[in-house]
Amino acid sequence: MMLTALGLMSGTSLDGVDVALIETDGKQVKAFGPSGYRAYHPAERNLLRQALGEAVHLTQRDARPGILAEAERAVTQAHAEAVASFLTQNRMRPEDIDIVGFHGQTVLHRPEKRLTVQIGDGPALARAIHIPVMYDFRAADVEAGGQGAPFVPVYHRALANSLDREGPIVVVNIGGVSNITYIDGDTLIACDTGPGNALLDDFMYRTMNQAFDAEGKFAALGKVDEPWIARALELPFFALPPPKSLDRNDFASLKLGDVAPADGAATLTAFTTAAIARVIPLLPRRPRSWIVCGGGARNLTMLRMLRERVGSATVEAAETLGWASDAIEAQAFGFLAARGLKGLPLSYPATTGVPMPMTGGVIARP
Ligand SMILES: Nc1ncnc2c1ncn2[C@@H]1O[C@H](COP(=O)(O)OP(=O)(O)OP(=O)(O)O)[C@@H](O)[C@H]1O
Ligand SMILES: CC(=O)N[C@H]1[C@@H]2OC[C@@H](O2)[C@@H](O)[C@@H]1O[C@H](C)C(=O)O
Repeated sequence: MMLTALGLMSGTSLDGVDVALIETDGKQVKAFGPSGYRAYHPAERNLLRQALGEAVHLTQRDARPGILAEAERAVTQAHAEAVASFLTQNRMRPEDIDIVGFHGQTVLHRPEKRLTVQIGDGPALARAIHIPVMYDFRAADVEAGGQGAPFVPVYHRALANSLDREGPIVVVNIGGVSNITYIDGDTLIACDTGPGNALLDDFMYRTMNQAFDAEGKFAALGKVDEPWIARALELPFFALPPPKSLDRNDFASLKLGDVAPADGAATLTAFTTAAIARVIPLLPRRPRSWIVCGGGARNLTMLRMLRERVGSATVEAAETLGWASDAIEAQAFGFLAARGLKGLPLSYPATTGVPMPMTGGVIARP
C-alpha cells in the first residue's frame, strides 16, 4: 500500500526544519511531493546551542535537565509551525497525510555508551498537527548496540536504484557532519566519514563573521595546508572500518593555528573531502560514481576538491540528477516512517553495526 508520508528533519547545522512530502510503500518512491523549510529564529538557534552544551552531561536518553526541556518545547513548536505552513502553502489538510516522520534535533550522540539523544516531543507534535507521528528512530538501534546513525542509507539505496547505472555508487551527504552510503548490487554499506560543513561554518563565523562560505568562493582563494590534513587524518576514527558514526562536535578541538582566513577555509574544505576519500580503502570496491547531496553540494570548491581526491570516478551534485538535494534528508525520514509503519528494517549490520536488521520508530497518534 502506498502511503503519503511527510518527513521532518532538523540537522546538525541547527539552521532550521526541512519538510518534504513523498508517496512511498517504504521500498520505492512513487512520487516526490513539495518541500518546505522553517528557519530557526536567532533566539531558537541560541537556545539549541546552549542545549548542545548542556546535553554533554546527559546519561539518559529521556532526561531533560535545565535548558533541555525548554529547547525541546521550542523544537516541537517549530516543527508544528513548519507542518502548519506547509499544509497551508500546499492547500492540504491533515487527513491527506498518512504519517509524519519526525527526527527531532540531535543534541548528543554517544553510541559507545548506547546513548543518542534527539529532542522533540512526538506525542505533543501529533496532538498539535492532528496527524500520526513516528519518532525516536535511532533509539532501538543504539539500544541493540548499533551506531544509531546514519539512517538515510535505506533511502539513498531507493534513490540510487532508480538510476540505471553501474555500481558501486556512493551517495555522500555533506551536512554538519558528512556521511556516505555505498551501493553495489545487494551490498549496502554506510558510515559517517568526518566533518561536513560544521568546522568550516564555525571558522567562517569566527574569522569573517559569515554563517558559511557561499559557493566555496572564499576557500577558492586560499592555499591548502596538506601536512595539517595528513596529521588530522591520523586520528583513530579515520582508520576504523564502517559502520561508524560521529557527534557534531567530535572534531571541534582540531585547531588550525594562526592562518590567513582564506587558507584556513581552503584547508577545512579540503579536510572534509580528504576525510570522505579516506573511506575508499575501507570499502569492498572502488566507487565509480559519487553523488553529493546536503548543503555542501552547493560549495563548488568542495565539489572540485572531492573530484581531485577520488581518482577517475565521477562526482556529481545530486541536483544534476533531478534529486532535490536540500530535501533528501526530510524525504528520508518520511520514507523511514513508512518503513517503520510496515515493520521493514530501518538499519542493518553494515549500515549501523546493529547485530541484525532492525525495525524502529515509535508511533504517537493525535
Ligand atoms: N550556497 C551554499 N554555498 C556553500 N555552502 C552552503 C550553501 N548552502 C548551504 N551550505 C552549507 O551547507 C550547510 C547546511 O547543510 P545541510 O542543510 O545539509 O545540513 P544539516 O542537514 O543541518 O546537517 P546534517 O546532514 O549533518 O544533519 C550550511 O551550514 C553551509 O555550510
Ligand atoms: C546522530 C545524528 O543525528 N547524526 C546525523 C549527523 O548528520 C549527518 C550525520 O551525522 C548522520 O550520521 C546523521 O544524520 C543523517 C540524517 C542520518 O542519520 O543518515
